[in-house]
Amino acid sequence: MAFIKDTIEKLKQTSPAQSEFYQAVEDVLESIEPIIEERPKYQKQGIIERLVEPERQIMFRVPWVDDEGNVQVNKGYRVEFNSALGPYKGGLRFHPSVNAGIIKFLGFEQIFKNALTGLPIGGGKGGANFDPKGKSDAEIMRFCQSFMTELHRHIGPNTDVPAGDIGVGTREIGYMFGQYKRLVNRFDGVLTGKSHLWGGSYVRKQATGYGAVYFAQCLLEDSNETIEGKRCLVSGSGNVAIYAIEKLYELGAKPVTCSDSSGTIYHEQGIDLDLLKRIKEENHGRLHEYLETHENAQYTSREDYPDDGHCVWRYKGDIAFPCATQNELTDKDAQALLENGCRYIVEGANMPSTQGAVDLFIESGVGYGPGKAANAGGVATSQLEMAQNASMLRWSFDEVDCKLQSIMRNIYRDSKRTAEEFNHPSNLVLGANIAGFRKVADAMLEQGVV
Ligand SMILES: NC(=O)C1=CN([C@@H]2O[C@H](COP(=O)(O)OP(=O)(O)OC[C@H]3O[C@@H](n4cnc5c(N)ncnc54)[C@H](OP(=O)(O)O)[C@@H]3O)[C@@H](O)[C@H]2O)C=CC1
Ligand SMILES: O=C(O)CCC(=O)C(=O)O
Repeated sequence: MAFIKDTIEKLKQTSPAQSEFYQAVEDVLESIEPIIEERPKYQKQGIIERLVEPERQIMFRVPWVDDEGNVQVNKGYRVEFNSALGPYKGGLRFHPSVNAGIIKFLGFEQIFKNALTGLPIGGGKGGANFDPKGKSDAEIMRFCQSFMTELHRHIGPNTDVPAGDIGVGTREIGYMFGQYKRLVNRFDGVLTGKSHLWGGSYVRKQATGYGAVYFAQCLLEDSNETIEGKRCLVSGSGNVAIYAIEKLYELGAKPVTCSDSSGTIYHEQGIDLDLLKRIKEENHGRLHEYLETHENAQYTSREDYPDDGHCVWRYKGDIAFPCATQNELTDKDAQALLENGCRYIVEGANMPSTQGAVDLFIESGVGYGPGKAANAGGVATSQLEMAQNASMLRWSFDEVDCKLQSIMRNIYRDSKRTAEEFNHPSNLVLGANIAGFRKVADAMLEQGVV
């Protein structure tokens, strides 16, 4: 469609050097063509042009002092992308690769993901090019305090509610919340992913990983299969990967891989989850330490793996769960997975597959759950945390888990039904994109040109 092509070209000129952002936009715009043709009002009212432009972008300096007394400076970001459905909602990423384009891609994805949950939340994302690796606890605290010293002016429980993402977990949320409270003198639900000792929701920590596995359950059920007994390939070893592995074990599957940015573990007996939690969650360590306990596991370091892409995807497995980062699963990896008989790919990470890999999955007819649908359990449970904070109530673990399961089932059904409605019954990329887009676009129409 010429109009879509023109919009993307214009975006490349007005927002130069933001390749991940263009990739995310192309993915959505190309799959919503059928509904744009069906409802010319979207085009007439400038919905697409407005959607690809964030409502507000905040960039700021984050100065902090390291343990040697040196002043360090990082770049901080918050992109408030779209508030048609509710307050801006989305995580904060602390990683050296963070830049405006990466935050915009994540914020753009978040709009449609949040819409798919069916809950009243808009889309936003933020972060900093800060590298938490190798930093002391005191350095992390000073950085988080400085970051919040600027961010607090822009957020609020009914305005914009950040949470965690790569490099931001319960510890960082705690330091940021402490600083927020000190600055505004209020205890409110301005952040999610809080410790459940002081306002956090049960299941938020587990929610993205568990949610991805619940989504996989729905996908397999449609082919009269179950998770039980399946060999699973998982990448990453952070929050999402750990709790995907935990739920896979609970459902009788066997996860045999995990990874970090330095290398990959393959363990034929199944990943030792307690050990993984100890290394990564408790000690913030490196994955090669796994071998100190399990000499019979295989470790392939990033340097010893000559190919582009990710070593995890070269093993044999029934279901693949990319749970590390964007574009970690390349065209070649996708080819290798298909040749090795992998039948399902369910994305725990945001945009982990390259566009070529996604095309291959769709053409081949394997079951493919795109990230914006499959990993929406995290943000959905964040909204459940907001609801508990607003009502000053606290729900039990089982209550929240039950709601999470039902939300994931609804996301799957909505994506599947929409794919069928537009005559591509097994294309959940198209189904999820149109289902999410329709909710946001209709709300924007009703709210006028703003
Ligand atoms: N946390 C959440 O609730 C949600 C997260 N997501 C997405 O899930 C993914 C993982 O997030 P999360 O688990 O929270 O983050 P964590 O920081 O807890 O873990 C990230 C994991 O990915 C690895 N990783 C990061 N960057 C790279 C890279 N460039 N190459 C290889 N491995 C890498 C990290 O390795 P290392 O330790 O070496 O850095 C680590 O194992 C991200 O795409 C995130 O956006 C999506 C929805 C919600
Ligand atoms: O919990 C949240 O608000 C956001 C989670 C997140 O960053 C994501 O869904 O990518």
